[in-house]
Amino acid sequence: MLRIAVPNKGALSEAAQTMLKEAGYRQRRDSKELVVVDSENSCELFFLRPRDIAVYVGEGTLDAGITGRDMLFDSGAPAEEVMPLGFGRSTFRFASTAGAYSGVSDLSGLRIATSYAGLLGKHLADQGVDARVIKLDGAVETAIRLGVADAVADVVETGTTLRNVGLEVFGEPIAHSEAILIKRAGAPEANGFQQLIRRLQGVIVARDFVMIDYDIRAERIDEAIAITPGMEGPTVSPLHREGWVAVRAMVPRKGHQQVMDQLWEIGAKAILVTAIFACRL
Ligand SMILES: Nc1ncnc2c1ncn2[C@@H]1O[C@H](COP(=O)(O)OP(=O)(O)OP(=O)(O)O)[C@@H](O)[C@H]1O
Ligand SMILES: O=P(O)(O)OC[C@H]1O[C@H](OP(=O)(O)OP(=O)(O)O)[C@H](O)[C@@H]1O
Ligand SMILES: [Mg+2]
Repeated sequence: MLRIAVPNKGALSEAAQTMLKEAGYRQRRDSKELVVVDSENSCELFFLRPRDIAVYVGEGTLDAGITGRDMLFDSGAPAEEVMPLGFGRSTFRFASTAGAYSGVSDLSGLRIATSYAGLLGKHLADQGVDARVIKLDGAVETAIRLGVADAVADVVETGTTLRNVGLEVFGEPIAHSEAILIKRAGAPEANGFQQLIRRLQGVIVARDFVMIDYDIRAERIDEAIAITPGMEGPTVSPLHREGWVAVRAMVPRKGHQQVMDQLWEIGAKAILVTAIFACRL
């Protein structure tokens, strides 16, 4: 049985469970269920705190896990990124009162509050800055107002939380993060791990691509193929109409309307776009 760790709470939890559902794995019935045995797919799903997932996977207790890239770095656990999953995107940044500091080099000797002490500590060491790291569990943005820290280092997505407490980011982003699939560093892949990767890749492709079908005059097929090259070349079939062919190709979901416009311009007819429900490429 493949043992997979899934975030049980927080920003990644719902999207991770949706992705696994679309990949055909069993769902848990309610949020109090911490282990789900999915015998049809020969796997067990363990619902754990995202922060702990890299630790379990790094120890080799679990074969695979979904967590944030920032959390993997922060843990220092011997686990490695296998693939990005395209959700839970965030940046990890310094923030303080407007205009107080302009970069990490201004922070020498100061106090920085964070719930990512490992990640921040490594960054400060890389930058040769000696500052005091104040480790908090969450809501770190309030630490400045309460006089516990001079700056914070935290996850920023929309920036709403910072704005609400009157703080501004400064300096370069410390890290860019998104949800990732991890396994134990250097360990051989467990049975079923490749199948999990293929299924997750299938979900990502099904989300990012649509299928386009259209009819075009045979003499314009080269122009049409340049617009819709497909993954490995489009399918071109004869049409029951002299001088015409039917074309089928995958195109990126983003921009598919422009592709339809371009096809229309070169005389394509009956242009249909349909969603891809599932795929293996
Ligand atoms: N607002 C957000 N938008 C997108 N991703 C986020 C957001 N907040 C956190 N993340 C990402 O989600 C992952 C887990 O963060 P999350 O907030 O769920 O954990 P946590 O802060 O340890 O837990 P909790 O908030 O329950 O104490 C991290 O990789 C982080 O980058
Ligand atoms: O830029 P924004 O879109 O506002 O998102 C960023 C906020 O989201 C996370 O908080 P979370 O809800 O996880 O609470 P926490 O601070 O207790 O972890 C993160 O720690 C920031 O506070
Ligand atoms: Mg959080």
